[in-house]
Amino acid sequence: MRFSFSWSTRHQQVIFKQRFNFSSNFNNLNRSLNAHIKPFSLPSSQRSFSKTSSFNNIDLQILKERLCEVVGPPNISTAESTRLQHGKDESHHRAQIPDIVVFPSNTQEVSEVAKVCTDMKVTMVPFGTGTGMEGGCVCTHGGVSVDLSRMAEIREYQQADFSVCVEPGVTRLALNEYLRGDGLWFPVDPGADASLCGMAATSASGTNAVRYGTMRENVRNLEVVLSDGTIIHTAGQGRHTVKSSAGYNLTNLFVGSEGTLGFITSATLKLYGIPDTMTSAVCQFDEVERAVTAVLHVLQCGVAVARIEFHGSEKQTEEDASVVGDIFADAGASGFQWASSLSERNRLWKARHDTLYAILATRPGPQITQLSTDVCVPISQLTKAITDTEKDLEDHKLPGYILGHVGDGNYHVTFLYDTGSETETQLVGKLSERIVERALELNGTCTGEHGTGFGKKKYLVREAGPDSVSLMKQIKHLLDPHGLMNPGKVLP
Ligand SMILES: Cc1cc2c(cc1C)N(C[C@H](O)[C@H](O)[C@H](O)COP(=O)(O)OP(=O)(O)OC[C@H]1O[C@@H](n3cnc4c(N)ncnc43)[C@H](O)[C@@H]1O)c1[nH]c(=O)[nH]c(=O)c1N2
Ligand SMILES: CC(C)CC(=O)C(=O)O
Ligand SMILES: [Mn+2]
Repeated sequence: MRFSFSWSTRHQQVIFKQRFNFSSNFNNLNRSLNAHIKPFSLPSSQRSFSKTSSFNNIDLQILKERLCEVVGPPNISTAESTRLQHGKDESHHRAQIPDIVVFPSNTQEVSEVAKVCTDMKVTMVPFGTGTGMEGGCVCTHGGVSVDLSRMAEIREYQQADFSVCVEPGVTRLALNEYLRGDGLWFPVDPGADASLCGMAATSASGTNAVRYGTMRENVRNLEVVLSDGTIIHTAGQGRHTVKSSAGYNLTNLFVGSEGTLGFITSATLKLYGIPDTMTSAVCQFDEVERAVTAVLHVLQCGVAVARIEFHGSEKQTEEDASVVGDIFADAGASGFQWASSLSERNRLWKARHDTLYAILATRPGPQITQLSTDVCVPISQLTKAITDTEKDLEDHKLPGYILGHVGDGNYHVTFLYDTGSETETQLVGKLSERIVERALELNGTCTGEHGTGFGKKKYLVREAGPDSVSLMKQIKHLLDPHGLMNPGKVLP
């Protein structure tokens, strides 16, 4: 079996594409992209949805009136189309829609919305841009979806401190557009143009994690509205220091909390200078094992990780490119395509970020949906994890596309399956379970970046241990005693 991979020294990432009915060559990948399925195009498997509300009409009317007093009539909706859009994300999880969607304009309004919901014991689900991969926005109990996208201010930009504070409506691309003229950027880049506060909520990462880390390492402070309406600043109001040892790290308690502990109404982020020179490359390997091994050699060969990413001066970039190119060639790579110009690099990385849509385009159909696993293992175990996974896919003759952030030990298997077929649905469930089991056996995690949501909570005790999970439950109870914040997610 032949595999191809694309790799960028800038991003230290490898994409593996399995050659079932999927093109193994990069041009074909780009062609598939023309059949791009846009976010928010709901697979028909999700067009049906569960009605979860426990309201009677009178209570619902009272709730609507009280929320309307807080946000004003243009910022509240009970239209089915709006509710449907807010009861799902980009994952395979079935839509469950809210009774009401509200669009607060500022932190005070979020706080008042939380007070009304707590008073009426109604569930609240934060909504960012709905690009999540674990069903985080699904409204298991109906209730209120709180869409934060209309809070879209860049509040404090401290250029000299490499720091910026953004509201939930600011997406990663919008922020980078804003910063570009000053030679700064925020590098954490999930494929989707997600909201930065949503990225904090899921502890997202992306292609740049080897060099810059994940959201955990890049959030300095958060403004959070708790379920009872209390507004806190996790590191203290206005603070944006590079480091702090003061008190418990509340910032990292909320990073990755997936809307179960409170609403993130602003995030203060660390910024970086845009490097002078960047080089990207694409090449192919005949065997996935060789590709993984080559990446491991690059990481282990003594070249500092920052330089492996090919950031730096033109000369340094050339030297690093040559070292890495040699290692890859020795491992059997062929067909190198180098890209140094901005437009060519953008083309390559756009294709990488849109891989999910290219995969979806290979099997169109009214009931076809995708399920993407997201395990992460210690780098030393990556070859074993991937080769065993490959064998599983071959044994079961199931189209599964392996792609990954190989420098982090994090890889995805994207399955396309027919939700109308019991056999396919069960097989995908079984194989994705095996992938997680294997990762846990190798001391890995069930989710490197997509979050726990619905799908991974069953693995949490095994991964974190019963006492840790019990402590998590106590923290949840302390912050959300009535269990109103995004119920049914994260904790088993
Ligand atoms: C094509 C493609 C490619 C990728 C990805 C998606 C897609 C469609 N993702 C997944 C996704 O983009 C990522 O999880 C984002 O962080 C989700 O941000 P949203 O704003 O869309 O959150 P979304 O609205 O989907 O919500 C996600 C969760 O966070 C909560 N939440 C959102 N905003 C909140 C707020 N302000 N306060 C509190 N809770 C909030 C929600 O309640 C929910 O539980 C990803 N991810 C990744 O890490 N790496 C990757 O490589 C990719 N790649
Ligand atoms: C569905 C996933 C494959 C999206 C993702 O995390 C990625 O493209 O890296
Ligand atoms: Mn990913």
